[in-house]
Amino acid sequence: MLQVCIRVRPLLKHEKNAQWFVNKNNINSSNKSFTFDQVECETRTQTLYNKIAKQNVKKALNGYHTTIMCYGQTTSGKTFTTLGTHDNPGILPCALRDVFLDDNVKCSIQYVQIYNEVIDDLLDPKCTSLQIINDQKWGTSLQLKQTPVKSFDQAIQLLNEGEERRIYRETQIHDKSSRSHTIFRIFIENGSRYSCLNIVDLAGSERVSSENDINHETGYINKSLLALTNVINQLTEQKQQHISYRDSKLTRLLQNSLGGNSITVLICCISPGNNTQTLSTLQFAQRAKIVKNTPIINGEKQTQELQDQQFQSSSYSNFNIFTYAQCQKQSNKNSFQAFIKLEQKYQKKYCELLQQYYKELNKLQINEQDLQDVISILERNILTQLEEMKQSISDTNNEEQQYKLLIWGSGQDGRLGFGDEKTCKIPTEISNYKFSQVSCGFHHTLAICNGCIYAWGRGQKGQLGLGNFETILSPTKIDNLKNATQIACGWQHSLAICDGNLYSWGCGDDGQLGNGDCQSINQPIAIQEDVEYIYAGHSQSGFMKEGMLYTFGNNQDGRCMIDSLGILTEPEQVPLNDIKSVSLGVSHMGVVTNDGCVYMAGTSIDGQLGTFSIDDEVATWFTQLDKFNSSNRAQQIQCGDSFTLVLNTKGIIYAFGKGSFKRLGLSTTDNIYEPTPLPIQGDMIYAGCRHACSITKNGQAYMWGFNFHNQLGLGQDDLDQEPILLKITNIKQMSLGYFHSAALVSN
Ligand SMILES: Nc1ncnc2c1ncn2[C@@H]1O[C@H](COP(=O)(O)OP(=O)(O)OP(=O)(O)O)[C@@H](O)[C@H]1O
Repeated sequence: MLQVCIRVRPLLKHEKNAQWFVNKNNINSSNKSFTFDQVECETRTQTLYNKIAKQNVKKALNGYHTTIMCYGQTTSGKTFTTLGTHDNPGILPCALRDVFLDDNVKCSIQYVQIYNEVIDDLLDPKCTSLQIINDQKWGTSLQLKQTPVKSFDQAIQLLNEGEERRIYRETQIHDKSSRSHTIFRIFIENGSRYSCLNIVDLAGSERVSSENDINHETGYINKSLLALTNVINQLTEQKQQHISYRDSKLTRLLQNSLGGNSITVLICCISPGNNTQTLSTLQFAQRAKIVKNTPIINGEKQTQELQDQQFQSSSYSNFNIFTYAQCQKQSNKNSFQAFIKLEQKYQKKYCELLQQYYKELNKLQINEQDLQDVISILERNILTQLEEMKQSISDTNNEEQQYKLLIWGSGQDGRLGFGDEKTCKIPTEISNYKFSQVSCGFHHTLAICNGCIYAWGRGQKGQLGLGNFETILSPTKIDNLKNATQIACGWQHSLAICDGNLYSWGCGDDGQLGNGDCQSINQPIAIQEDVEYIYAGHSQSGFMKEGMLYTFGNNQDGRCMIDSLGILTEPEQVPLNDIKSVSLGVSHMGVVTNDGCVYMAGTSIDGQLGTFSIDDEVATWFTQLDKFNSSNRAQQIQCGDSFTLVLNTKGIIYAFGKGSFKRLGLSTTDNIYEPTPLPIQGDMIYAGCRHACSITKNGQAYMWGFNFHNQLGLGQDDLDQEPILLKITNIKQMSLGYFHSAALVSN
């Protein structure tokens, strides 16, 4: 809710009798009565500030956009409340005093006035007719530089300079009436949090008596105050879809403060001596206190408390309604966080599109009103389009697609799940199940069906997670794991994300379970919360959390991209950010960052890092490949046994590393020490132990490499193979193990 406070000033000399009387929280006239949470007759503004504004300034210092706005008829005391005097300082100097109490806070300001629907900078007379823009960080903003301010004294000096330029005029009833709305904006950066504190002194409404320039000015004041009243009314009407923020510069610039994500305090100033105008202010205040804002912290990861608060809020903006609805459906923490990210992405996209439109429209030099109308229509269209896009994404997120699972290669230890140990030379369906994901290890396989994880194959190291060390020949559900969203098989260990938490189980000899020791475990154990992606290598593991990559397990040669070599029994953070693709191989790993660069780590002796020359060390914990940069951007990386594949944004696949069994997809079996393009292109790539594949845009797969166990699924026994098209279509996902392979296929 907007916080609304009524400030009643004493009668002025020319006002004869009081017509409004205060009784605690009630204000009464002869025939009207109003009740508010806060009604103040206090003449010291500092006391008023301490009661109603101080705690909100503190919130601004903690990352909440905050607005304190004085509203009321002319001479009701708005400027007295906002600026005050030397002896009785107003809200603005009191707030500045509190902002500068904290030495860590970085601060800059803007001071502007809106006069006759034109916004001018009060700090620089050359900056006039300022444009309103949508700023990604600050929301609805001005095309105007912020002036850095280091101290309270400096801020007051700038305030006084601005006051010199502000337009005051003598009117019938006020010798110094402000004729413009002023907004003093304090931009606060406090560590990782940031916020904008707006202190607004509105011009007062006044009756029009004759037609001259001043009335033209009064007309503008009244028009923008009417727009403000309309916006407040629309925000309180339940069925109202469109809020006419664009009807005035004032409402447009205060958009975030009215029904948006700010904390807003409205101080309605009234005179006890004026009946009709005080009545209209009280009616406005009555309406305004129903308006709901949804304040959020800016700049820092949202706390659980805040997320819960948002989760329960029913007064969400369009974007938030979407998030809220999804969370109700999915009701788990992981999906809630995913949707928050999605929402931020949309808001960013929305601002970018609008800025683009503004630029184009400004070039056309059409008149101001037409420009506003066009922008208003465009904005609505964009919002509709975004709603549709969001719907389509939410649909795909909601309905986890289930596919046929085809599997082939060595059947030893039941790894194919057909109830026996026979080899399958061609892709063969596991009937009775549909799966949404599959992952192949050395001797075992995992797959997800309706959020449950099924396991089969060798269980000697506990890698099936079924509470024993037995071999299981058919898909068997792992009890107690629900809402699985990702699985990853290593050589003899397994990882999964369930309800957003990372579970690990199986062989722990090298610390790859990440639970602090080197024991093997035959049941899933939760080791991390709120994990976004997981990766399993031969004897090392990794996950993404809050956008950062963590690895653990065997790091004897730096293969975890961590500089302390040896066994890592607990997750360590990899020194890269902005990560796009990660793959853990047997003795090395690779990372692609969003700028298209590729970073490698681990053993380099066979060329698998793409940088090896005879004078180099045989291993390194961190190196970057020259081949990939802003003009040749990588998008995906896959690491197998001593070889690497990199896919660039143009679909070109590069291979390097060990060449035996033609695992590189080239005609040679020699080792290749630098990224070398393959004759085929792809949309996705997968590396197994010594075989690999690429998927084309239309869902077909080229397979190549070691085929001793028929893991290429070609129905032929050639030992090794250059890229060849597999005879299945509609492939949605693949996983290549050591001696077997699997594909999820739509009908
Ligand atoms: N709470 C108060 N206590 C004592 N005097 C007050 C109080 N509020 C206002 N006044 C006096 O009332 C007069 C008008 O106040 P002020 O200039 O703040 O009005 P305003 O609402 O800003 O008017 P306008 O909209 O015309 O600019 C001033 O002389 C001011 O000193």
